[in-house]
Amino acid sequence: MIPAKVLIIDDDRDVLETARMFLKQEFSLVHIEESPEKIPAVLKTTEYDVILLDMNFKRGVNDGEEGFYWLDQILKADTQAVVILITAYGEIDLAVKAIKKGATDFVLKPWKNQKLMATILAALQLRKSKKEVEKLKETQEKLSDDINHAYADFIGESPAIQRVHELINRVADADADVLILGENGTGKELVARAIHQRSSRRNNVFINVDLGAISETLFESELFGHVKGAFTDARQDKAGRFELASGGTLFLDEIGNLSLALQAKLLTVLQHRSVQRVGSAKAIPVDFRLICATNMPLHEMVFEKTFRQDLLYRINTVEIRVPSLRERVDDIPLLAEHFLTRYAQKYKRAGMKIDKSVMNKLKKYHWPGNIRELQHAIERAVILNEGKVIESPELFISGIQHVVKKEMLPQTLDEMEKVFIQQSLQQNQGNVSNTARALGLTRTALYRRMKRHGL
Ligand SMILES: Nc1ncnc2c1ncn2[C@@H]1O[C@H](COP(=O)(O)OP(=O)(O)OP(=O)(O)O)[C@@H](O)[C@H]1O
Repeated sequence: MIPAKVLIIDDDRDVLETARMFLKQEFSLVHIEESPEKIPAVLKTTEYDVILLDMNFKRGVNDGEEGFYWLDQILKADTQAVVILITAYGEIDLAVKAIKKGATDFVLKPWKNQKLMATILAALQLRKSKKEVEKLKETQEKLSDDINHAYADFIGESPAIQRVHELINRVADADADVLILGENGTGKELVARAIHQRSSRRNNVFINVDLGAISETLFESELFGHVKGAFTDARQDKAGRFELASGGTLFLDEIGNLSLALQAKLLTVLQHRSVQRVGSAKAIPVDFRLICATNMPLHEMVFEKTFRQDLLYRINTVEIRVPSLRERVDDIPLLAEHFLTRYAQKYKRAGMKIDKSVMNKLKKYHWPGNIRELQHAIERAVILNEGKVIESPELFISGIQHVVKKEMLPQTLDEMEKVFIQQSLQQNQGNVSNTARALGLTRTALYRRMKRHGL
């Protein structure tokens, strides 16, 4: 027995009864109705998977107008409805017109049971696909709602962040490519999402690609997609992220980490606005708004020949520099309170407060990890603090110095180098040029080491 609900509407009682007798053996529910006027009430109580609808109900009338009317009503009641029209010989034109208006198929009266069965089974497949697509769309909407919610709070009133706000508003609708620069954890992804949310592409996808996390070997198949058989693991066709982003926004994070070879490949896509899936020669046009971000100094890298100048000019139509937390100290209390509320709620520790003297210390700390570090610090303090008022700054800023002193004394030369670089960066308030100078390295050499140590 196939778990499907079938509704048949026809004014010929004999046709109805015969169809029901036969279909009842195959489908879990078969409902018959002589009068089309009952359709609205019937559809209100049950959701049918397949509906068979006669075209003409009044004797002597065969213009199909009634059928069209009821087809329209059914599709209004359930936009995913799958309707098979019942037509007589000589009414093929009507059937074709009905399909244009949204019917799925038609059967000719008198039908052969096998033919009827095959038509209904095909219609059921379509219904299943329609339902799956609907569900996927809902899941996608729910997921993007969740993500947008998580990125909805853009806290900050300092002049530095207000300038960023103004720029976001100015560029959002322009569809121009944007390059976002700023240290780690300053909120670059938040800015990218805000631009997308305020652009005309807001109802389309926002595809995020962390270029720092994609290996050279996977780059092409991840970004360009592949066709079945292109390589051993390519068991089916797969669209790449460029294709998926079409219609929406493509956010390329950590673009400064891209090797020169991959920079050339990226540039080709941006110039042609089309991609070829690995293993295929077909060019697929892609239309996305490009937003890139990095914590690396791309302009200096161009000078040092580690980043292509033509690529930089291609991606930086508008540049937005997101200030570090040190440059917006006035926002620290606002952000701290914001995260405190969030985590107090999450860990069910209502009424928590940060002592004034602690807040002053938070404002003086230099936050090398910026807002992300502040966020994690508050989360840790909410979990570890015993009373309602957080009075110990160590709970927040146990930071690197503390960890290095006590628990994680470096064991190897490599670890020692990492700690040394971390400390120098801290002493130089995250300024790479000064740190490089202090360590007697070139900036490139320091960047290479920072990358190796994941700093
Ligand atoms: N203005 C802000 N208001 C509230 N939360 C913020 C703000 N800016 C950043 N955050 C939060 O800080 C965290 C880090 O932000 P985000 O991931 O956007 O930084 P990023 O600069 O892209 O970091 P990375 O360079 O490491 O990729 C996120 O959880 C984000 O929600």
